[in-house]
Amino acid sequence: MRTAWADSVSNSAFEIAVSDNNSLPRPARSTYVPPHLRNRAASNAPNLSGPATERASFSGTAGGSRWSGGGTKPELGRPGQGYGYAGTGRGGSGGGWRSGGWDRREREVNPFGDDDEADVREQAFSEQENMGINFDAYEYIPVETSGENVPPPVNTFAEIDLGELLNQNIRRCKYVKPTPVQRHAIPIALEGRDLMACAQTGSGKTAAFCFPIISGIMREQYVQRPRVARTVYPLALILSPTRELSCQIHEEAKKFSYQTGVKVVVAYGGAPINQQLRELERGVDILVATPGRLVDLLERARVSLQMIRYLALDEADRMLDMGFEPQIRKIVEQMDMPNRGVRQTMLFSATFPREIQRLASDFLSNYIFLAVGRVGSSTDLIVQRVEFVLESDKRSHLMDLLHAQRENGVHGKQALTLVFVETKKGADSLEHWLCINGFPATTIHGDRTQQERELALRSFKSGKTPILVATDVAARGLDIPHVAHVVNFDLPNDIDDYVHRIGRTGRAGKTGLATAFFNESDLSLARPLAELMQEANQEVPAWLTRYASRAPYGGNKNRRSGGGRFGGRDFRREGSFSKNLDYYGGGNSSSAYGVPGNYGGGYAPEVTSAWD
Ligand SMILES: Nc1ncnc2c1ncn2[C@@H]1O[C@H](COP(=O)(O)OP(=O)(O)OP(=O)(O)O)[C@@H](O)[C@H]1O
Repeated sequence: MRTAWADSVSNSAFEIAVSDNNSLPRPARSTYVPPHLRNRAASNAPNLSGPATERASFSGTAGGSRWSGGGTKPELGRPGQGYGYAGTGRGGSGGGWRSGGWDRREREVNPFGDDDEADVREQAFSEQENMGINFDAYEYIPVETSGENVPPPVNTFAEIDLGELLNQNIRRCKYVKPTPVQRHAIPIALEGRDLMACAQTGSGKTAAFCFPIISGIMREQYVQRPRVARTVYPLALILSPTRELSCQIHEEAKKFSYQTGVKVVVAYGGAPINQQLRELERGVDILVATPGRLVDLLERARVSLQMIRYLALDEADRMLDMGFEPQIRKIVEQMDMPNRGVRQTMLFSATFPREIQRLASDFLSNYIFLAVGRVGSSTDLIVQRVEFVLESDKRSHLMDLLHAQRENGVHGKQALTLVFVETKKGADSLEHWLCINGFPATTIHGDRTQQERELALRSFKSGKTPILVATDVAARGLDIPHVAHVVNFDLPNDIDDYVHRIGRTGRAGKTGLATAFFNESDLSLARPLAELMQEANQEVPAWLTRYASRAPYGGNKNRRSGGGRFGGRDFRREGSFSKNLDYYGGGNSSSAYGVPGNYGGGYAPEVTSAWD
């Protein structure tokens, strides 16, 4: 059953709940003022009073309501286990919100460009547009959860007590109702549980981890942080593998936290560190960072992780693969970050090979595994085509595609094309060739300066250069509107990389097209590619099926243990068929994967693919 955000809770009910929040008696507090708020007029900071140390107020009774407060286990200090305020959790009557009293709010640039706040406050949920997002596309998405005491999903944002200021920003973003991953992940995260979440590209994972973090920090109300000269103590850390993705998460998180008093700062390599240090010194609640720059800041003792309550790894499988794992271990295990079980850890990706799941479990405590959609698979919203193209014909073939696209105008004026190649040199040379042949193109790869990378991305996004030739640096996470076509000029070695690459189109319910050039150098990808396409209900060319039947199973360097498709199940449950499944429109206790008797490409749940 589809329920709009607006449908389940009437405006008036919601407003009453909000005003109840405001009238809740607040605990008496002393007069601690956080360092970044000192020297400000007292009248500007009505809610600054807080206990000398709020750590104690975090200590709810273990296992109790997250609003229960008054607990007696100060060592827990975990979000989700009581914040020292009375309230009822979901339903909008919880108290303890940071009410936006920080005068920092007044200096914030409005990222939405809607300056009439009253309008946003009064906007009825039902009056919002959904920006053309096709929510029907998500209606029957299969969902698998495992772990102890999994909190139930919600259908609407109104059912979740995120706080009115955050709700206002959600309205401003024109998010009418939560996407499937948000429906499940947000309640889990708000309960303070650790989470390993897999959901398809473009399905709203960023908000799924940002909302609970921002909401949690809003509740925490001026936690006292150590005062050490020039060292800052963020409460949340969000790590991502690329500079551009960190910037994007920062932009998103700034929108979500606008006027909440929660300060988000980004730190990434290739950009001047001094500027980032200055920004950090102005105060930071949520630090979004790439691992290399963070290690630098930690070694300079400019950032301490001692107060981290929330750790989120976006593109978590990439963060834990062989390239990044040592740095992540250093950050999480060898610096001053609170241990797992004390901090809350959330891992998100569209792909999660089981070998990486196993590694990731080192960072998690009693976690919930959530898989929304066929994990590691692509969304059906992307039409996938594979064409057999000899190496020597690739350029002319690309040219044909681009000409046809231009002539047909199929994707409209603003359509952008993202072309993936394997090497940096290959990217430069293809870009040059496209430009001299009348196709405005730019390129992004690791040999370009950060300034050049950012310029290229801006120029692509604006449509000035509607073709971007990229290496895998642009494969993950980037949310660029109007990418109508992704071309895998060179296929990657790893099927998961293919999934992320094509996921740059067909986002947030919109459709997209992905074309891959395949030849005999891609044989190891034949089976996983054919299987993936079949799972996503795509037409698999007969020649690819023939290659697939001859080829050994390859295409994923991380799937060392072989076996199940795409690491798409909780590795803790391997060999077990007992599942806790549901699907949209079907209630909470379905026994099948969305379409009864079907697992994606037509396999009954207990029947494994011929290629397993
Ligand atoms: N509830 C919602 N309603 C409408 N749009 C949404 C909602 N949640 C997220 N979006 C939009 O969907 C798009 C994709 O979201 P996001 O970038 O978080 O996807 P993702 O799952 O992280 O993708 P990837 O796996 O590629 O990183 C964004 O433009 C975002 O603003």
